[in-house]
Amino acid sequence: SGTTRPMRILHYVQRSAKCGDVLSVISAIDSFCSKVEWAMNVGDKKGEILDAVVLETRPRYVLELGTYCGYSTMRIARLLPPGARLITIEMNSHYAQVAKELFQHAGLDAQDKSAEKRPAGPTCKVELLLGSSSVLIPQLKKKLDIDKFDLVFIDHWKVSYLPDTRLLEECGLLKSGSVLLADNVTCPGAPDYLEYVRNSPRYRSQYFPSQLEYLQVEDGVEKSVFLG
Ligand SMILES: Oc1cc(-c2ccc(F)cc2)cc2nccnc12
Ligand SMILES: [Mg+2]
Repeated sequence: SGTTRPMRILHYVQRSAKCGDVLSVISAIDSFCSKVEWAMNVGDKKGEILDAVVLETRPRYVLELGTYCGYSTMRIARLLPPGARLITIEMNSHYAQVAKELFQHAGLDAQDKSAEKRPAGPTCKVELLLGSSSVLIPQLKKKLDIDKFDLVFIDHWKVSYLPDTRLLEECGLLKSGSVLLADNVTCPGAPDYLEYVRNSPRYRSQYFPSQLEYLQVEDGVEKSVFLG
């Protein structure tokens, strides 16, 4: 029955953003979602907090849980130096497909790692994995030769925030100083995750109040530094 919201975002970007210009793709998505149709991108306000944390962390290995259309993937990737690796996990194949096409429009060297025919090792900055985070996280070390992540952006299903964080710990994917940044800790909310990172002696946690993307509703992001 016609188009999906991610397809409408993609078509708007293809029509109005400059090819190869990741900033114009980011701002085209923001203008579509502010003026035409809301969508669950981290958005421009919380996006500035994300930018600041990326710049402060200077990460070499980044994991994103929840790609959606790739808006935050592009916000992060544009701030990473060559040689850095950004792994983004999406379980919805339609979202992943749209994200790939947006990365292409933005000129981001991105690879669909779930494709069979892929060159060994990282040939590009963004590696998009299709599947469930709980299944893929335990495979990252072996399949992608990743040791530890410097930054994890958590922005998928709120009920998965805590179990996936525990999984990252158990799989030895966090080191002392690793930064977790979680979207939507106020709206829709991730109360069990917040309780954990704010009370565990293994984290130093800080809340950054903001607003839900494109709306005047309170939301915020939680930055939690793993202490090892
Ligand atoms: O940023 C977000 C916002 C919302 C969301 C949906 C409906 C509302 F009414 C309010 C907020 C859902 C999300 N799911 C996954 C990742 N990010 C999300
Ligand atoms: Mg979100």
